[in-house]
Amino acid sequence: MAVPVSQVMTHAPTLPAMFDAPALGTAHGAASPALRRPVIGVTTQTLHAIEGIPDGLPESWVMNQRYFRAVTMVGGVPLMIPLFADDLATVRALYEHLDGLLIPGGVDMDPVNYGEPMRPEVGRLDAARDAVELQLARWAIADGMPVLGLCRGAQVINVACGGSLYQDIPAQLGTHLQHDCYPTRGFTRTHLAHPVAVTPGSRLEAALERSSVQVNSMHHQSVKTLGEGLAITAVAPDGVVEAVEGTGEGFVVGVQWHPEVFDADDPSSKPLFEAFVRACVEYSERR
Ligand SMILES: N[C@@H](CCC(=O)NCCCC(=O)O)C(=O)O
Repeated sequence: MAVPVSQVMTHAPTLPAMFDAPALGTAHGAASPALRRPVIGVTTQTLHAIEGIPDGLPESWVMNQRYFRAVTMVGGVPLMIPLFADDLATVRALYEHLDGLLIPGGVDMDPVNYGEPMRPEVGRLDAARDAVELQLARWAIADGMPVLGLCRGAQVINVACGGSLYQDIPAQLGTHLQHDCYPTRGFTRTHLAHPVAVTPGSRLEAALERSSVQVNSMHHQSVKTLGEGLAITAVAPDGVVEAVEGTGEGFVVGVQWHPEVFDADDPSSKPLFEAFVRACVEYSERR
């Protein structure tokens, strides 16, 4: 369910050209049909899944503002998805209003979701988020609704398609390339950790218009076995999977880096969100 631009323009003064306000009707002709901005579901995280949250705070669902701002930067309308893992009928009712799904970064997935016992290196978990994101990803992929996964989101796409994860890159892969460049380890979120090689002919290459890009990196897990219907479309110099995408018609793209933290002029950022929102517009017009 897209939102008429005419109802929201006062709150979104710098929309991209594709969402320009429709011309007003004149004495000589009728008004152009209103262009519509796609509604993009953005999943959330259980507040207390985050380290250091005081017990006294109420149970809450939260998400980093950057993800919502990235969506509005390219003309989308973000809709926060509450984690009603115990009420998937309500999640489904929300899903019916969406033109696209953005799955952000966050805590580790419980390995039970890909049928493995948990290693000691696995960090904090969020069972409600796992359940809701996996369900939403499966619905969206089945329906051809565009999905963009960022970091954990890319991992969710892979697991939703039946794939598995390395639970800890340092312990299981022994690479010397650092992927866990978190702010808690003294890195800025925009720290460019390493290059990635993008697969020629992939959706990702078409979006970024380049075959190599420098990326930031804030993760310790990565794709192990690839999910069904997915292809690997970017790798780090040490072979760690940096992006996956659907091999079918629908836009299903997951990247292991964090484009949302960059300003619009970064080559790994805005073009990806633009390609996603274009796919969401097309999807909303088709259904
Ligand atoms: N836990 C997974 C996914 C990592 C991830 O999504 N990191 C982003 C954290 C949120 C943030 O600080 O912005 C892994 O470690 O691989």
